[in-house]
Amino acid sequence: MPATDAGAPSTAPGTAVSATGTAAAPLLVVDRVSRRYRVRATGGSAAAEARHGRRSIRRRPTRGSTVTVPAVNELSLVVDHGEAVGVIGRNGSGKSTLMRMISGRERPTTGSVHASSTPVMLGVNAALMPTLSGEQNIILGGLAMGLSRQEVEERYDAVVDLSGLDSAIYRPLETYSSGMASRLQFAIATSVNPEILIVDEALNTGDAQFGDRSKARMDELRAQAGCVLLVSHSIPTVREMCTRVVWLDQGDLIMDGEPGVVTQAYVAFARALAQDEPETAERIRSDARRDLVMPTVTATPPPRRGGR
Ligand SMILES: Nc1ncnc2c1ncn2[C@@H]1O[C@H](COP(=O)(O)OP(=O)(O)OP(=O)(O)O)[C@@H](O)[C@H]1O
Repeated sequence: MPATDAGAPSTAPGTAVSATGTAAAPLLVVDRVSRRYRVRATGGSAAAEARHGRRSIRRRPTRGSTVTVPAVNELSLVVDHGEAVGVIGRNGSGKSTLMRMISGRERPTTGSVHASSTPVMLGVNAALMPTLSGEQNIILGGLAMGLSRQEVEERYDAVVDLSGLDSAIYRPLETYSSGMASRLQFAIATSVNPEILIVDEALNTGDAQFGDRSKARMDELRAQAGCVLLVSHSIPTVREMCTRVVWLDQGDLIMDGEPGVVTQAYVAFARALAQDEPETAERIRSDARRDLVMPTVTATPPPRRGGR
């Protein structure tokens, strides 16, 4: 797998990348990736709030004030063939930012992403055309993902079956419920058998019947030697579908391991926060983080041609 500096995932030939704890070449290596945003703010600072002991609404916004938001901090992750990795964490913990960097939609501020092939990201906002029918969106979506017209036609029935939309497939997308639209997106995105598939919340709006079908499709994708990253707030979905779970909080990787173990710790953490027990929550978080072993990524230069 090739190496690159910060930017879209590298998939071109070049330097090989290996990581601790992996047997074969991994499909995806995230190497000490960080993302910071510089954003305009209306002037309030945590320090000022602490000084005054309360929040206040400013009469006039402060001009030209900017703050840095650390969305993801020096995070490393290695994903192997056949893994379905659940990504969990409270709102604003950096899950979507990490997925955008893995898919190449966004550049890391520091660090690099290495992928064996271009990851396909399926999100609730993925581009479908609202005025076109489901049928037309399947054709356009397939062509946009690089399938030939013949391949689109060969896969058409399977996509419609997986979406479960029946005759609604002939109606404009803008008349679909959000659950129907996400089912169609999932069916289109998985029609290309991507080696690395990223699903960001899209499954949560489907009903129970679609949940079963999409789980079966995820299992198929994993069996085809690919891997899946699933971002979700639904702990049952993650437990059901994933072989491994990572927990992010405030941009940090907190835990990476068995779905049962990681989700149990996260649920205990979230419960402590909900019950206004910040010290308990912090203890759970720091205990989990102490046991975390981040992979070390090693770049091996390509063999020299014709060298002595
Ligand atoms: N384009 C952006 N500009 C500025 N800040 C951003 C941007 N995108 C994300 N952030 C900030 O980065 C942090 C992480 O956001 P992110 O969307 O990755 O979290 P998340 O874990 O996916 O949250 P959620 O569960 O609510 O979807 C948040 O503080 C967010 O405000």
